[in-house]
Amino acid sequence: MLALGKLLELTLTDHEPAEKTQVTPKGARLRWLGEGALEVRPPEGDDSGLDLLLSAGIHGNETAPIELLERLLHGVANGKIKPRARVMFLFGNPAAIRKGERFIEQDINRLFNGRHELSSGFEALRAAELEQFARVFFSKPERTRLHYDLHTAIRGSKIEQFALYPYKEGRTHSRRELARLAAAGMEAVLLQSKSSITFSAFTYEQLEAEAFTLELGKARPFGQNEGVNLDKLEERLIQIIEGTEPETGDSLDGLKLFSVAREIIKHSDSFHLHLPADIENFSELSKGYLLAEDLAETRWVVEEEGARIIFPNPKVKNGLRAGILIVPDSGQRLA
Ligand SMILES: O=C(O)CCC(=O)N[C@@H](CCC(=O)O)C(=O)O
Ligand SMILES: [Zn+2]
Repeated sequence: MLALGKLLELTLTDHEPAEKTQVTPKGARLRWLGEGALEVRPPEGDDSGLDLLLSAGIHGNETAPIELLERLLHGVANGKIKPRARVMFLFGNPAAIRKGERFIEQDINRLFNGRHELSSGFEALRAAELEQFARVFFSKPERTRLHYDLHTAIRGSKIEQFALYPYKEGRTHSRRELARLAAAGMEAVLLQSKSSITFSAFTYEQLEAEAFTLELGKARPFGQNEGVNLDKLEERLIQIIEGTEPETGDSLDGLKLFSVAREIIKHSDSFHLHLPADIENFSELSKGYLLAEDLAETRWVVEEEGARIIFPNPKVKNGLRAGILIVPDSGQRLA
């Protein structure tokens, strides 16, 4: 296989390839752009007009999506996958991936949309670099822009695979993109209702891409991901890359929709989350339940009908979200 097909190996060993550009026997061009970043260009004349950014390893211990991107890139490099889209493969936090940790100094997925400028250190620099990779990749006019940022979650989940759809004032969530996600095996989508500081929020809000965070199961070390079934997603991504995707139509095919009721923000070291340590994502919480307390007698009490919790994490830094309270959404505002 072409040396550049081994982007993960290059990234894990912190190696810069001697040859920065290579061409597959089928005429696709692979170009190493920097640590953990590689662009695939389809052969001349085969281009479908789609620019697809696939990122994983924004959190270094979320290995199933990294392994998925590795399989896709191997497929391109050995000619089994024939790209008709321009694709960028990005491993988000190489130093954290090498250590098998979520992050080194701070959560990189809270440093986008300008936040890295207010911070310093390793992850802040990398977030700026990731924004620049994405900005350059999505700079070509009149092309379709799509970004999937692939993750796995800290805890188990009542709904195993789901997407988070960022928000931008004046932009409507696309029913067609949701149908595509359902076909890719996603069981639920959380429709965000305010601007955010994650990687997918950056490409959605600033680069006009359709962009999603995909949560694909529980985070495990490399080689221990047999419990995470990515077959449907992998099949769909290959179809998107090859330009052979079947029409999805408008049917959301049993896809559950949720919207954010409230983000639980941890303000101080006195923050206390009243949930069992092993609670699963999408667990229901009844009205009146005292969810969290913080200093100055701040109390988070569930007021919403049908409320559920995702990503509860009392260990986050002060000022960051320690959980999201979500409610079912009717999908009435979809375009
Ligand atoms: O399991 C958890 O608590 C976090 C899993 C994770 O990394 N989720 C992403 C979601 C990003 C988004 O809100 O779009 C994150 O927290 O960064
Ligand atoms: Zn993650």
